[in-house]
Amino acid sequence: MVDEAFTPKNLHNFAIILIVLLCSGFLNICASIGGEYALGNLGGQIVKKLRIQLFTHLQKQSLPFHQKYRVGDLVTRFSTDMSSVERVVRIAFPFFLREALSVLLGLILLFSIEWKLTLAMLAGSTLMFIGPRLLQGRAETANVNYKESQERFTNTIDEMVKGHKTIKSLHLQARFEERARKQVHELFTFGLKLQLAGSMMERLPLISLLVLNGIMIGFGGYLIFHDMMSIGGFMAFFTLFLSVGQSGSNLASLIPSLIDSSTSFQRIREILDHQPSVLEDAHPLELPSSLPSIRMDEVTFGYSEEANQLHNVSLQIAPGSYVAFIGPSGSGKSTALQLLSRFYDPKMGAISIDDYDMRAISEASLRKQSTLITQDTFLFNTTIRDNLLLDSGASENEMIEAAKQANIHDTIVSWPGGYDTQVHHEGGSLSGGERQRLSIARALLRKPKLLLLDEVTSALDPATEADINQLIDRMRSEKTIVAVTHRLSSVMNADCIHVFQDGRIVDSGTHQELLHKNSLYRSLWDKQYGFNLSLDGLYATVDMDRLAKLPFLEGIALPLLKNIATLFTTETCKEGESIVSEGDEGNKFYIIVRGKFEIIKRMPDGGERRVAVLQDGDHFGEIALLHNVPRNATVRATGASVLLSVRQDAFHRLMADYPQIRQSLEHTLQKRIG
Ligand SMILES: Nc1ncnc2c1ncn2[C@@H]1O[C@H](COP(=O)(O)OP(=O)(O)OP(=O)(O)O)[C@@H](O)[C@H]1O
Repeated sequence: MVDEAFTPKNLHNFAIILIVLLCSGFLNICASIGGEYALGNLGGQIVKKLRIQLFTHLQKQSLPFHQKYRVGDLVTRFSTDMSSVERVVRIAFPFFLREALSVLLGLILLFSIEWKLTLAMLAGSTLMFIGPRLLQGRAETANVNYKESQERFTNTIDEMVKGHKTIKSLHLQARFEERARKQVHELFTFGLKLQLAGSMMERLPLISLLVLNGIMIGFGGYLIFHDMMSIGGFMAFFTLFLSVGQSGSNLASLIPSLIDSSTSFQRIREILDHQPSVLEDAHPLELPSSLPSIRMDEVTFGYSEEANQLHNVSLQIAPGSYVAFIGPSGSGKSTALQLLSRFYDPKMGAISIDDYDMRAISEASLRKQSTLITQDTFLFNTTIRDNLLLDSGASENEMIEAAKQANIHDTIVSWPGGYDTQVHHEGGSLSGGERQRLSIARALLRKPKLLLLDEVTSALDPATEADINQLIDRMRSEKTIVAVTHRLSSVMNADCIHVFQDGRIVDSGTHQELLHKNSLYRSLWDKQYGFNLSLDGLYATVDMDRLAKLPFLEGIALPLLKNIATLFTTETCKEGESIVSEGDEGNKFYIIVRGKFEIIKRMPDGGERRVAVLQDGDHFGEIALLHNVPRNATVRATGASVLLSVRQDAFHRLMADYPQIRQSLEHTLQKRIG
């Protein structure tokens, strides 16, 4: 324009150039709008596909995956990581294309104007990319650290929301606040480092551009002074150079968001690359709809490569029979049941249903035939009706019938919303018994032929437990039932009881057969019998002959035992509550009537370690009957529990009258300590 229109004052040329410029401008606007739409659509489609792919992949995962990744880890990948990939695909990628195209076209034009100057410019422009390259490692580390600390904070929020009742009842707010403060501070520190690395990477190309400008003007001036370039040519070159330089600098400034999204993309890939440990056969079989029989042949299984939790377990379950797995805590009962649900595959040996190897059966067919009910009931945040029906295809009448069978119908209709009552907090607003009955009704509606029950009654009050036991009894012979329990009284009438110990089946038979053997079953039974509990679960007593089995009361005369029995009072305990705390002064002795407790020791590093589990019939704290010594461990309930306790002062009065009790107690304690 300068050389051909302004300097010679040529209006014709000026008009032509102006028209070309205006048309180009108009085309530019149209192309931008069309391009934005096309690239936005393309980016959106890519992210949509990735989101669905991640979601579907998560649904396919087996249990070990969910033990490895916590809620926060997955939520962060769906939210923050996906957003950062989305930002790049939707915004940075189109931006990159546009800027790269500008640079390319600009360079062609620049070469056509003055190739030497363009070569000089290209040599100088490497400066723009050297700085960001040097900082890349630091920026990547900052990015990973920031995202991991985001995951940790999300996990804390998740735990706080889910455990809000326990946190309140145990007054743990300060502990959570402390943890949250630390994590928020960590977020702040990593966030700052990330921002500094990012802004340095964005700034460096601009600084390089300034240096490049200087080089350009110097070299351009030299060419003009030596008549190697016209002023108009230089102006055209310089204007174009500024535009190319800006595009180049824009490209360099994309590096931080590319690093961010590549970290995010790797984290998403990590999940997508995770193969489920339980895989569907390439040509899966369908189970027949008859009552199933089950066989476990020499099954060995471990949650990790290093250790096994089940060793050579073999058993047979006849169609329509009611079978129980019992044994001490940690003996492998639930593990065996989870293998029967095919949540895991055995390391060695095989499990078959109706003589089909479980690994060959299609998941859909297996889930249709069998249902596992555990004590961890999960209800969806929707109505009771939706929670019961889900996608079972059952009718309203069938739903009501199932609710009646599970003894929850009357309770549901007594709620103002009836079956349309909304469930909140995954069922947290309902009682444990209500949740358990709803999950039983939900399972019954699906009409499974194989019912797997894992401690379904252990957290229920005695009345509800009796109802559910009656229901199980009524379903006998209509279904094959396998029940895991630590409460022997609830499976007394099972067709066969398998006794687990240290991951092996050590005995099998009916209740009567096992009682007559002087075996583990007998000792478990002796520990659990002799307690009486009111139907509401609030008042317990203990029989004389059960008291006589306590080591320090062995040989004590019956009238005296009667006296001792009156000293006991009933105590109830909520899930997560500590009945005894390490370091506190001990002044009570306890017997567990129902429930499960963890024995927890504090570690020198401030953490905690579970050293044992106590259940129905176990006792603890007898030393407190003699001396006021501090408790050497914390005893915490893992579910609603009932205990009988006796205070030291009451026991002391008794020991003053009957010194033989003191002798016996001292003797027992000496034996235990020795
Ligand atoms: N997901 C897991 N990962 C690693 N180890 C596990 C896992 N689940 C259970 N275990 C371990 O496997 C062993 C057997 O546990 P399992 O739950 O089968 O015993 P259980 O007899 O059902 O005990 P309880 O009556 O206390 O539930 C225990 O030592 C337990 O700590």
